[in-house]
Amino acid sequence: MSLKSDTSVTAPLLDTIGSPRDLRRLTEPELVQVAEELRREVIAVVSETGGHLGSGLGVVELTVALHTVFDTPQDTLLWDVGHQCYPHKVLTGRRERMRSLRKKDGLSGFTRRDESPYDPFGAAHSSTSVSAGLGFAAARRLSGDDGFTICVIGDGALTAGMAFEGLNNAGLSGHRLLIVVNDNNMSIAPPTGALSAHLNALVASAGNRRDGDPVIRPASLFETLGFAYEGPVDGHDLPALLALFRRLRTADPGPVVVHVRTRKGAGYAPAEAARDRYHGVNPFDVATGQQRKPVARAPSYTEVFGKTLARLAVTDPRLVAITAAMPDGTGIDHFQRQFPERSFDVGIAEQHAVAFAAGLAASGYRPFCAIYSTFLQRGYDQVVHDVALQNLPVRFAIDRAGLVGADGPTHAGAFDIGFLANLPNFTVMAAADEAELAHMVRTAADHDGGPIALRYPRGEGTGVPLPEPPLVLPLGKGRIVDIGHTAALLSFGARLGECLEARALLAALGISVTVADARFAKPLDTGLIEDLMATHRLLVTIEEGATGGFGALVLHHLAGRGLLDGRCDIRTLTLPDRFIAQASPRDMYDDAGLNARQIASLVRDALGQADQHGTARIGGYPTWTEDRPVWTHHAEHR
Ligand SMILES: Cc1ncc(C[n+]2csc(CCOP(=O)(O)OP(=O)(O)O)c2C)c(N)n1
Ligand SMILES: CC(=O)[C@@H](O)[C@H](O)COP(=O)(O)O
Ligand SMILES: [Mg+2]
Repeated sequence: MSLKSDTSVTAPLLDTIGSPRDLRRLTEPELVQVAEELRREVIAVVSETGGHLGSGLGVVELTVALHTVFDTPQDTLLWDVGHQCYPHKVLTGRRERMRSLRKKDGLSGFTRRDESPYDPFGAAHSSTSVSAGLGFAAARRLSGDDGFTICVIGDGALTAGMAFEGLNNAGLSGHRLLIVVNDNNMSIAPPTGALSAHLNALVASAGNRRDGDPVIRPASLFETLGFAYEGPVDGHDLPALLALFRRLRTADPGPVVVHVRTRKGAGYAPAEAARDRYHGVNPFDVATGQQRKPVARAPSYTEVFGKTLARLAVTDPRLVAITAAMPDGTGIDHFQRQFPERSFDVGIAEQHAVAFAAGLAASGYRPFCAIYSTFLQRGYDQVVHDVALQNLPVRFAIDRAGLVGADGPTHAGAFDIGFLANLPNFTVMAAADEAELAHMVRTAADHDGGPIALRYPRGEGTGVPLPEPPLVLPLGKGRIVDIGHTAALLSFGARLGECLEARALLAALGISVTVADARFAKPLDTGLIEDLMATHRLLVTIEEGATGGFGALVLHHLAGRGLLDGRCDIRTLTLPDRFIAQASPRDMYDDAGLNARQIASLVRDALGQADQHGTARIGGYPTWTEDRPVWTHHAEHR
């Protein structure tokens, strides 16, 4: 395919497609042309917006075939993860809005129920489609509807326990359920595990049959589970796909798995040649495939984590690393290259990753389980039952803590502070910058006393010098970063920079602010908190997490000690109690009210309110600018 370097696309047939209904009146050669125009359109769009590309390119023909043969949206079509749904969006009435993809107020990068009737189920976390699809199919039976339910699930997504649970439940259900296994022999990284080998064996035996060898096909896992099995079929052969789906639609064979073989990045040479087959990309030049990467001023948190861990592992043979199919995203790739025998990519299987780490810890190893905050949610019972309850020293490296930007609310790391710090035995840390992160990796590596978590955000660090060597931090101790008089900002995590900016803004108003870094949500530095309360008129906690996290723990401690006596006012700044829509991280934090200006306004307003309420309530410190000793111990005030 030749592609122009400008991103205008001539698409005479695609221009006539307002909805899938328009596909159904086209001839097969015309549909082939639509597929080609669709592929070029998706490349053109993503070259401008960035986003998930390789997976969508691999399902262009599949998307055209499914929408042509099945009566969507009356028939239910579910895309697992949803990162491959850009061609689907173009064909289902959203073409005009494609350049708003993943932007503020724009189209989501995944399927969303509120975006289109053609998105019957929201996704972004993997491996939900079979269970949800079975739910749709069961509902159809209950209401006497004879439509089809179609789930498209990748070979990577199929490695999750949840997908197996769904297949186990669906195989004997008798429902009109079509599971399309989109097997491109890729996850984000190359796939691992026996399922991948099994799919490859099915493909290999089919190839041999075609060559005339008398090969007996191995029974597929899917047939063993009660499904009819069709395939493997070439997922880029549109006429073959159309014929197969038309036959299945008429034959109505009950639950059926269609094994479709595709190429990630298909039809765009730079994507097909990429190591990750262009899974997620920045805007790029269409002619060359060259991505426009912003110049990094500092290493990313992920890189600092991965490199620090790999360095520590040189002298500590008990350190092992686990990723759930995201070696590059989590920085485990650094460790993997140096210590392949001590690193484990377990597939998209967070529950398994956590219990697996627990087994390693129980055997005397020092496992680092590196999982994005949002995906750790899937392994929560394992965190509680297999790790915390048995007090096993699993180290949780929690990347993508806080708001992540273009992936939106499905990928926000919002809840882990609350859901980890409420567990007995756990230690929970958050890094204020990448130097702190290095210290925390070292602290966690050394910590054999029980489970320990360190959380840090997506993206570039602050550019601070990295410690050489990183130190073991005293457990449950925070640090004072800047001393002031009137209000204290107690930050847990990477909003520290915003707190320092807020401090500068408030200084210009004559308001003197202390900034402290809590480092630990558990154990809490209660001495620091009580000192801040005793020596300031206002204490504000700030965290990149939902309500019920660090601030709640601070309040719980103070209430338990009877220290909420009005002498020092307190505010807790958290993410609001709603999901925050996709935008740039900065805009998302603006929406959440957690940027410097908003922190400064809150401090100014809270102090103003306290003044209106009367000075007695605030311990007789009536003016914002009053100069008084800073570190008076609280006991002297009480
Ligand atoms: C629970 C969960 N863990 C991890 C991810 C990150 N993730 C998104 S897509 C993907 C790979 C999916 O591979 P596959 O299903 O084969 O689709 P392909 O990209 O190959 O088309 C991963 C690991 C996720 N979305 N959800
Ligand atoms: C679809 C999905 O879940 C991943 O591809 C995710 O978008 C990666 O996010 P990062 O870019 O933060 O690694
Ligand atoms: Mg795949």
